[in-house]
Amino acid sequence: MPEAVETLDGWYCLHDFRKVDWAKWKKASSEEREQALSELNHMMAAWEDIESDKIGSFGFYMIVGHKADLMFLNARPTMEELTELESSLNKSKMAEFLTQSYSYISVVELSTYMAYGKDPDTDPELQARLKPIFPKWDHVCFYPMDKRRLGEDNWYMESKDERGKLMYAHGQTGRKYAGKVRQMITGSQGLDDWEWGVTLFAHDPLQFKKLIYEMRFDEVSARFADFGSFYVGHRRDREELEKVLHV
Ligand code: VOV
Repeated sequence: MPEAVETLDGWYCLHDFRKVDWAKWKKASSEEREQALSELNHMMAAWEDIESDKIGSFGFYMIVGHKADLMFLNARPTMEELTELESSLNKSKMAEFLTQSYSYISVVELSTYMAYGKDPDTDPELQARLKPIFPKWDHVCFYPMDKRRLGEDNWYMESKDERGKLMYAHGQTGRKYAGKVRQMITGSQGLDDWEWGVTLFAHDPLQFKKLIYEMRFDEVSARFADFGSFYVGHRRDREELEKVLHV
């Protein structure tokens, strides 16, 4: 009988996508804009401090296309911390000019199809993967996905051994992109509308396309994967905040 694979779970993650109401932002007085920017800057500085203390991670991105303008990416040991920080952002001056066009809640996950043979509570490499400091690479790609349950193509009816083999092949494809694309897989069964979140970081956005296209041919993606909307964007430093929002 198929059985669930044990997962190692790390920090909770909030992908928070916002659209800017540019018309309203342009109409705001320069005092209002300064207040909004200064508050947001302080909030982001506090999130950076949390990352420096290694009790969370933070990334700020400009998103391309109609789905969002900005993404605030935060990871924390507890979900409550994410609820709190989202609430602080919603109560800030800047929120008067933002709408939340999408969000995703999930938890950093490593499956144990490949035995790690190490103690996840103490091994530094596993700890670094479960409590990731987001790479400071220039580009980001996020999308949610499910494993399919359709007739013969039902992931959840496959044996653990078979799923392990397919995941191994998946990992082999992924490994070819070492140094070009870094992945962060977050599990969201019971937390959000899809089963996993896929967050990719790259130096060159073309590598997102190359990796994802190549993976489409892996059996695990070809037979068993369904995908949600894709969000692509570019990392920006906090120091660039004013430039990002300059009108
Ligand atoms: C840089 C690329 C890359 C690499 C090296 C990589 C490797 C690996 C390994 C070794 C493992 C298994 C152990 C673990 O770590 O969990 C995984 C796990 C997983 N992956 Fe992956 N993946 C990549 C990249 C990568 C992509 C681009 C996608 C999206 C699929 C696509 O077609 O768009 C993906 C999905 C997943 C998922 C949903 C899981 C969990 C599945 C489950 O049922 O539990 N992944 N992945």
